[in-house]
Amino acid sequence: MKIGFIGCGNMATSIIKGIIRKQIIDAENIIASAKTKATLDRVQKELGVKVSTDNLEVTENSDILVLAVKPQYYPEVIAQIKDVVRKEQIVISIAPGKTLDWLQEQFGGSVRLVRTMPNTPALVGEGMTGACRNEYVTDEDYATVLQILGSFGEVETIPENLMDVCVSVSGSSPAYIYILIEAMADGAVADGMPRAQAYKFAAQSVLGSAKMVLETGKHPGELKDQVCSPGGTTIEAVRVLEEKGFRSSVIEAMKACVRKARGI
Ligand SMILES: NC(=O)C1=CN([C@@H]2O[C@H](COP(=O)(O)OP(=O)(O)OC[C@H]3O[C@@H](n4cnc5c(N)ncnc54)[C@H](O)[C@@H]3O)[C@@H](O)[C@H]2O)C=CC1
Ligand SMILES: O=C(O)[C@@H]1CCC=N1
Repeated sequence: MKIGFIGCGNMATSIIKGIIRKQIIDAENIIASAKTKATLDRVQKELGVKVSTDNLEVTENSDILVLAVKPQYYPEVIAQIKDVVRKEQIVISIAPGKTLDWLQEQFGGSVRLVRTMPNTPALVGEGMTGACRNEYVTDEDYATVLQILGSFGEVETIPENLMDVCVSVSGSSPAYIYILIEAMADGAVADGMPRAQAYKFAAQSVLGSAKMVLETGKHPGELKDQVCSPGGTTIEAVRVLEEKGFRSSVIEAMKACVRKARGI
């Protein structure tokens, strides 16, 4: 099984590291392209994979091809490779807003397409990826793709009409959490904790809270109530968060994200 990446930036790097870490595909069976030699040198040094500036070479030397360029470059990249994509090849999209129908139209034929929305925690094997496929992808092919996507975290098949929501809730959400961690650290620094220590305390608390949700299966509200001692410190913080519109700011930000993914 050979996998190719057209473009090897933040997302492709995260995915490749996850795949290699879980030994799903050896580095020698991974090829990536980039526009600049500097990027190619970084990728080869950092990831140990084959590299090329030629997208056609990447396409011709892969069984599974990941389009890992920014959405605005999808038309030019697909136009460049569509005549060398083979019938049995699987093409994986990781871009927001590019529907299976749109991709099919760009390729101009019955290409085996899997549309996904991963996220960068793939780098540490804790990604969350939403996926869906078109009618040309066989069950066997899709099982292979899900195994690859599962090598860098969790993967779930979702209906395509939820892919834009997948962008807001997992594709983009690491950025929201990084802002939260940064703000928590600033709050700790404001009251005297050294910054490096503040980042660790903040990040580990976010990690632990997330694991509590995932591993206890309890409602986040119930878990929040377990922290809020009557008349205690936590409920004071929660009161201010509610007063400042914490929840609605998250919801509204996610709705803006979905609108952007939908091109609205
Ligand atoms: N960064 C993230 O957290 C996530 C990104 N994505 C999607 O993944 C895709 C890539 O995003 P990033 O990795 O963040 O972008 P990036 O900008 O870090 O990487 C894209 C790479 O593609 C290269 N490139 C551009 N045109 C090219 C071409 N014609 N041929 C070969 N390489 C070319 C660029 O030089 C760059 O190195 C985008 O569609 C993005 O929406 C999806 C989920 C999460
Ligand atoms: O910001 C973006 O457009 C990409 C897609 C999801 C995360 N990053």
